[in-house]
Amino acid sequence: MAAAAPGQINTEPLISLGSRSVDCFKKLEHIGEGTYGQVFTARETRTGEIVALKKIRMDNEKEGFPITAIREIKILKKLHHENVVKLKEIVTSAGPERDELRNQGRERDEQENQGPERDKQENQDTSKSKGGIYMVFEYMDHDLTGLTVRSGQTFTVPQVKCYMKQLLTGLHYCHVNKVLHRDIKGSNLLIDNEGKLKLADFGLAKYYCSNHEGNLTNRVITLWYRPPELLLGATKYGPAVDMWSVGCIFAELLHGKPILQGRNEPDQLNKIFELCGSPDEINWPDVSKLPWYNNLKPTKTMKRCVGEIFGHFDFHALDLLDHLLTLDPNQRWTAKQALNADYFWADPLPCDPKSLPKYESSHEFQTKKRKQQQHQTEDVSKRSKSQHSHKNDCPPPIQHTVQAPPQLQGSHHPMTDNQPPLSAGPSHHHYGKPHGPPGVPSRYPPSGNQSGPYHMNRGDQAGGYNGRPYPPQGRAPPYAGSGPSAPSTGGAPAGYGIGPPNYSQNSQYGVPAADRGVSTRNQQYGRK
Ligand SMILES: Nc1ncnc2c1ncn2[C@@H]1O[C@H](COP(=O)(O)OP(=O)(O)OP(=O)(O)O)[C@@H](O)[C@H]1O
Repeated sequence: MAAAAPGQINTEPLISLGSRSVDCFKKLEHIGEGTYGQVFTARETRTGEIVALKKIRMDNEKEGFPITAIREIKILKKLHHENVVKLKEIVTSAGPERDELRNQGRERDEQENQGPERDKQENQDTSKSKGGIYMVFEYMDHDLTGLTVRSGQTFTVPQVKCYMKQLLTGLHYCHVNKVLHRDIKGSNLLIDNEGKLKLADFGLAKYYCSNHEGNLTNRVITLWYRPPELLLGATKYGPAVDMWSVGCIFAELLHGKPILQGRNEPDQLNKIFELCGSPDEINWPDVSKLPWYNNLKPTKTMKRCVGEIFGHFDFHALDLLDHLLTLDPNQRWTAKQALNADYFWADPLPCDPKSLPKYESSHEFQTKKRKQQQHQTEDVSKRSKSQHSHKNDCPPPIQHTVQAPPQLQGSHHPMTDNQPPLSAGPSHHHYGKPHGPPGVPSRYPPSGNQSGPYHMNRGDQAGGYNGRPYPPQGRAPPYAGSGPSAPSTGGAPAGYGIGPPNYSQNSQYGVPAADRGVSTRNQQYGRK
């Protein structure tokens, strides 16, 4: 379908809303598990077309159809753009579906002689028979997190530019059409084997008014990608919130891992201030009027050090990053300004999406599952080896306590520890002189670098957050008991096509690739 021109959003519902049964599809594989749904690949039996089915989770819904699904459907019905995932239709199941019935039958056979277990199973069957509602999407081979976390995956600079350009184009379309995405992160950026990138998961998206009528919730956007204004309690905000997340994704693509891995909201804010400097009335007019500023402002002055931390990025990349990771949302670059950045017009130019390599399909959910299985296999073999060597050295005591495998102990996160280092990409990251291709669209004049010269002063940065309690409205730390991974020890986990970073391995930038923060989606209350 042709994309609607910016400003001319499609107002006609172009999709069929629930007139067909899910039995028109055969489920193939479980590829995603989100807060609000399970995602499967499926084949439409009549046409053979492969699609993604997102089953809307109804089990926790006391108040009917989940608001996130209503939002997602309402907004996606109207957005039609090559960089926004296409919602094809909604299908329903009146009761348990063919494959569920088959599975239930199989499970019942297995449970036959298991007494209480059998009763439990029957209860589960009753809940399954509720039926369901599915969103049918065009199928995309990967999500960005799944693709980047794969061991050995490297992106070249033209590839990063190509993905970034598409991300910005899709977001520009949303923003022009007054839609805020509010959950930009790697697992919500889908990529197909034609190199197309599309924004997905509009469950937190929202229409906004530029005159800021009414208040919006600030508990949106996955923590690591959440901008400082939301963390300081802003309830009147606009597209700039998504642009902060874009900055985080951009740095992550070049750097090889998430750059701001806060454990909770105050810690996230502190990490932001450590990197971007303390906010004040000069670099961010009216910041002191934000609701939680007094509670959460840093106790020490911190200097901006984006340029030092990411000094290994090339000049144009750093300039773009600097304008995206700008504290003041009013000075942060818009999607249009970012698209006009020198970065996209300097050699090497973004590659043609079609020229990108084709990869075996990879979604965050599957990548995590594979890693979990890998860890389990490693543990089993480690344990059997150690038992073997104990046997040879000296006999074990008779009552030997079996210990949990190291990665499951304490605060370690099974998914984030011991990630294989991401391999370094090719080294063609030195750009030639910038030159715009013929017929380039009009470009914004490069705005002044409001951050001024960079000052590296890591000594200043310890414990900037004043440790005062987070305002009562704040959520419980999403990371309770699962702090960030231990600092990386050497081995230079490389970025994608970029030289070794020039930061201390003990800083937050030295931590290994990790799970991508925590979605705020399990917060249904009062979301606006
Ligand atoms: N159209 C699609 N094609 C292929 N994979 C998809 C598609 N839509 C979603 N997925 C996969 O399923 C995952 C979860 O989808 P989605 O984010 O829409 O669900 P969610 O319940 O809203 O998740 P979350 O709670 O993480 O926000 C995605 O990260 C992606 O890997």
